[in-house]
Amino acid sequence: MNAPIALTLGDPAGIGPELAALAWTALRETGPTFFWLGDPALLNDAIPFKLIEGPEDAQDVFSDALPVVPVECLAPVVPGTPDSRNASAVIASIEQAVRYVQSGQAAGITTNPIAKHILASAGFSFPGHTEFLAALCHCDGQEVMMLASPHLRVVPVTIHVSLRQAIESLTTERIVAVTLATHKALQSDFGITQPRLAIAGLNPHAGEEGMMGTEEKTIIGPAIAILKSQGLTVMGPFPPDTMFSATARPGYDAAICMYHDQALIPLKTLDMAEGVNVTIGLPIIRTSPDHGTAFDIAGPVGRSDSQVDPSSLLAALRLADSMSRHKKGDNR
Ligand SMILES: NC(=O)c1ccc[n+]([C@@H]2O[C@H](COP(=O)([O-])OP(=O)(O)OC[C@H]3O[C@@H](n4cnc5c(N)ncnc54)[C@H](O)[C@@H]3O)[C@@H](O)[C@H]2O)c1
Ligand SMILES: N[C@H](C(=O)O)[C@H](O)COP(=O)(O)O
Repeated sequence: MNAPIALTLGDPAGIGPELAALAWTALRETGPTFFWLGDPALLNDAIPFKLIEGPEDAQDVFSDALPVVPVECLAPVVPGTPDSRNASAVIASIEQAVRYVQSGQAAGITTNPIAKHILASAGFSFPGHTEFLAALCHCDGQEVMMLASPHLRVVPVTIHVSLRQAIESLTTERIVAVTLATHKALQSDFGITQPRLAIAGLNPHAGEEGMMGTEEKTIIGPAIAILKSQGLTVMGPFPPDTMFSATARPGYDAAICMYHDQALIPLKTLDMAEGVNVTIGLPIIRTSPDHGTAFDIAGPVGRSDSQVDPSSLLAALRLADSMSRHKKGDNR
């Protein structure tokens, strides 16, 4: 039996509480089993829930009720209106989920969306979950963001920085490290024996032989040479405008991209509903839906006119479960 997945609170004024309820309704009969580290008051008694002492109790109750490890919000929660006074609950939920995975009580963590600027206004110093989780695992700098969907996997080499900073911080060493981490994760967590990795250029036409930029020759090309010398199947640098086409995508298992939006725009355009954000390079499994807090459509749990689509969260929970089984060599 696989351990349950820990689902975090997310921003309580976003769609996280509703997603937790919708996901439990969708998965209660089939699994994977998960429990929510959240405030039960937000469930409005719209679904059955049961407070549990810890993850080991989740399996027994899952088919009858959403298992909840209580995390109390300090300020009143108004859907659509985030409140930085609830940042401590948001952060505590993530920290507790990580502890459960580190102790082996949970198989992985799936995070509900947070609003980065709300946490920042409460003093939180990380730009997102990805960097915070690396710090909690004492792996700062080793975190790698992958977005995975049925049609595409993408990995940005630089993550939550301005475009200017992304270009300035691009190095051969970082491209090599991110590509090696991706190669390893595709083997251990996704069951791909010989991963094929496509490396994106940075500039239009991948620099057009230096006429439109030189990073392909000075930074990206040398990284590809190092990776090939280590036996990896890497290709590129490819012109970024064509490498995500339907004919190009079957040629690789993941695209290594130079900055956040080069990676995330094609994936979210192709597969917003089923895209999953995965943090690799850490000793724990972490997945997340590919969307944010969606404050514009947040409302009370259980309302009949909800527009919230739980598909991406369902994909994230299923992927966390499948990755943990691959890790254990049990990929049934
Ligand atoms: N994993 C995360 O924690 C994460 C990921 C992305 C964005 N964010 C945060 O979310 C906040 C809002 O970001 P944004 O507005 O750019 O993106 P968003 O994904 O929250 O919303 C974009 C649009 O998609 C819609 N949408 C999103 N999820 C949906 C769902 N499940 N069902 C139906 N419609 C859905 C929204 O209503 C909105 O119209 C920001 O503060 C950002 O930092 C967090
Ligand atoms: N960059 C992600 C996205 O746009 O989907 C998102 O901001 C999530 O980041 P974290 O997982 O680091 O919170």
